[in-house]
Amino acid sequence: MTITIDRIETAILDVPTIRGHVLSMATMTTQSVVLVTIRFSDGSVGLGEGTTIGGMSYGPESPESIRLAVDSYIAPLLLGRDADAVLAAAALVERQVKGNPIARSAVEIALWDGFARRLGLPLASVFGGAVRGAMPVAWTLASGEAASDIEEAEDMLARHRHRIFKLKIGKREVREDIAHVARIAAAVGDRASIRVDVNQAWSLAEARWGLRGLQEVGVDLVEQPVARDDLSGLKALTDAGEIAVMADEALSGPASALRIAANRGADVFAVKVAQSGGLSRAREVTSIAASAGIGVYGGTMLESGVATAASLHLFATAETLEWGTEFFGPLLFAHEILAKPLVYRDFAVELPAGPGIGVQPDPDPCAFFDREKRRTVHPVSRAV
Ligand SMILES: O=C(O)C[C@H]1C=CC(=O)O1
Ligand SMILES: [Mn+2]
Repeated sequence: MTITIDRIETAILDVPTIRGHVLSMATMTTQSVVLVTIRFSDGSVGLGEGTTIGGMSYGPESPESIRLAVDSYIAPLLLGRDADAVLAAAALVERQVKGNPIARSAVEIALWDGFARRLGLPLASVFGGAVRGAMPVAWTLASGEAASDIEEAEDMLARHRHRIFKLKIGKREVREDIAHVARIAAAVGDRASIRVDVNQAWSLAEARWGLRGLQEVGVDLVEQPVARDDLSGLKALTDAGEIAVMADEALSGPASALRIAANRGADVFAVKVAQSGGLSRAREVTSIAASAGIGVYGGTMLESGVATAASLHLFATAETLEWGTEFFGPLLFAHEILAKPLVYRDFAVELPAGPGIGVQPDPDPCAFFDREKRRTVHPVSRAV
């Protein structure tokens, strides 16, 4: 008998961060996670997540719009349909719900998770099998202060947690940003890779100048220096110097990836499952990058362990992952929401074992942080 999609539930969890996370467009002190739970007719369950950054300041979706898109538009399309026809369900959603990639991704993750759990296989096995069991993981230094960023970097190096640091810049004058990055790069020396993310804050003229300064102070990679639509600017910067240029916000799935790759308009792609519109589309973006000789980096929307685990299963199957990943989202949360946290050690994050995405939510913190539930549970808080 066909197993069907019976019920789709959503919740927004507002979880505090361990410190203010200062980005060019917002300072985050809370992350709002949209969890999607799909219940199937055989009693199996699939778990997904769609999370954005800084309300509506990063992109057009918000936690509330993600939830609304799932509840009001995606769920009615899927109820009663074949649970195992994941690609057909995702294609239907893509045809009927324009835009809203994070909402579509949250549901698609839950469909894949349910499918893999019913087979009793880790999601990576459904995608052909893991080629790696752990992935290098970057940490973002974004306290806003060079001295505390250096202290944080030293701590991460001493604990063997991270040796790739991404600095968030673009809020200050270019000259001040370069001085800030130079201080941190000098303190860390050759013990770590230093990269920056400008989150579209620079004009092309500022970026030309900025990239030159960043290269001089030893930065390896600069992420999305100019506006997402400025593909010719991104290409001009890619062609201009030796420092690697990475596309992030400019990528919104395979069509955008092909446009950039056809022109070799970036050196590296920050491949994000949510921004791509789901795991299958993110896989296509990765293939386009690999075919074009563009480097692959596993990107995050600062998600909880749920979407992070889904990304881990996908990127465990990527043939090449030269630039590593930034799957550190759960570590930025002051409280764990998984029953068993993801494992970070030896400068890497491990692929969780077990069926599906390999993780389970912890009901107590999930209830505690749920926007709509009474806050009666008191989880223990975690240090940086
Ligand atoms: O890449 C982004 O723009 C979003 C994000 C990823 C890491 C981080 O600190 O912020
Ligand atoms: Mn970015």
